[in-house]
Amino acid sequence: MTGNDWIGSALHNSITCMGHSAAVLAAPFAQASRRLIATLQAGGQVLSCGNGGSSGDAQHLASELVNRFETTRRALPAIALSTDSSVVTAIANDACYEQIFARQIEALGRPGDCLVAFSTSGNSANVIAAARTAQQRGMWVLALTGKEGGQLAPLLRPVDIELRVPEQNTARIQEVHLVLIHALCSGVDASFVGDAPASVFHTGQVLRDWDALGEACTFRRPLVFTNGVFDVLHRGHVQYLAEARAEGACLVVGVNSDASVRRLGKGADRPVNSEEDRMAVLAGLQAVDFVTAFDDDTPLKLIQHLQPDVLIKGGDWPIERIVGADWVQAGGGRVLSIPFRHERSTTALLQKIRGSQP
Ligand SMILES: O=C(CO)[C@@H](O)[C@H](O)[C@H](O)[C@H](O)COP(=O)(O)O
Ligand SMILES: [Zn+2]
Repeated sequence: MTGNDWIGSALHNSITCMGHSAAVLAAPFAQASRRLIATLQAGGQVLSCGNGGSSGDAQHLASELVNRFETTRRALPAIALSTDSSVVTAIANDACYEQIFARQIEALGRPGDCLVAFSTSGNSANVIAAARTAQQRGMWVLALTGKEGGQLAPLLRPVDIELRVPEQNTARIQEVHLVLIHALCSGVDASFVGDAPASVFHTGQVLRDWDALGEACTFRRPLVFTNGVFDVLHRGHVQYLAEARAEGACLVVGVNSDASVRRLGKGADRPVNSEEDRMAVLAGLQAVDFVTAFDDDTPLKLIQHLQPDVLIKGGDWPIERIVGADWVQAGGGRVLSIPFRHERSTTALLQKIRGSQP
C-alpha cells in the first residue's frame, strides 16, 4: 500500500465507524451530556483516567473543562489522573500500577463527582480499580469503552453510563472517543455561557417540582432525605443537617407547607416564617443540596417519589416512629435518628422572644 492508500483506508474506516457509532450512541450520549452538566452545575468535579492514547483523551477532556472549549465561560473543575508524574510514580512504585488512579480518587473524589474512565478494551486493571473506588466514594462513572466493554461494563450500576463504540479496532474507538469528548464539551460550554463565576460558597436549590427534583437526584447517590418545619432555624438544626449530609452524596430537605404546618397544631401563629422563606433559608446552608415542600400531613409520598438511600430525623424521633422508615428499609435503605448535640427548640425560642418584649 502507498501512503495515499493508508490514509484513504484509515479515513474510510474511521468514517464508517463514526456512522455506526452515531446510531448506537445517540441516546446514551444525550443522557451522559445532561448528567455531566448537572454534576458541574451542582459543584461536582470531573476526574478522568485512561492509559496510553486514552490517558491523552483523559487530559484532553480535563483541559477543555478547566479552560474552555469553543466558548468563553467560567473555569470548571476537572483533573486528569495521569498527569502528576510524582504521584503516579510513587503509587506505582510503592503500591502497584493498578492503584495509580484509584488512590488519587480516594484522595480527591467526593460524593456526586464524576469519573470519566477511558478504556477501549474495558480491561485495563487500573481503570477498573478506579471505577470501583469512584463507586465506593459515591461518585458516578461515565465509561468510554469499545469492543465488548470488557470487565468494566458489568461493573457499572444503573446510575453509571457507558458509551461503548461498536468497533474492535483500538485506534478507531479512540477516534470516536475524541468526537465524544468534543461533543460533551460543546454541551458544557452552552450550559455555562453567561453563567456567574463560581461561588466559593455552596448553596442548595429550591425545587418545588418533584419530578425535576427526582431527575436531579438520580445520580447523586447515596441520597439522604430529611423533613421538618424548620420555622426558626437554630444551631441544633444546622448541626443536625450537616451530620445528615455527611451520610451521603446529596441531602434533600422536605419542608411542611404552610397549610401542613397549621394542621400540626403548633399554635395559631405558626409558622412564623412562610414556606417560601423557610425553604430559602435552608437552601442557603452548605449542607443542603435541595429543598422542596410537601402539603400532606406526612412526607410519605415525597419519600416514595425520591426513593432515598438514607432517611434521617432528629434524635427526638425513635426509628419506629419515623414516617417512611419501613418503606426505605424494605428497599435496602438506612434509617437514622441523629441525636441533637445542641438542644434547642423553636417553641422555647419563640417564648423567650415574646417574654422579653417590652
Ligand atoms: O493509543 C494507543 C493505541 O492507539 C495505545 O497507547 C493504547 O491506548 C494503549 O495500548 C492502552 O494501554 C490500551 O488500553 P485500553 O484502551 O485497552 O484500556
Ligand atoms: Zn494511539
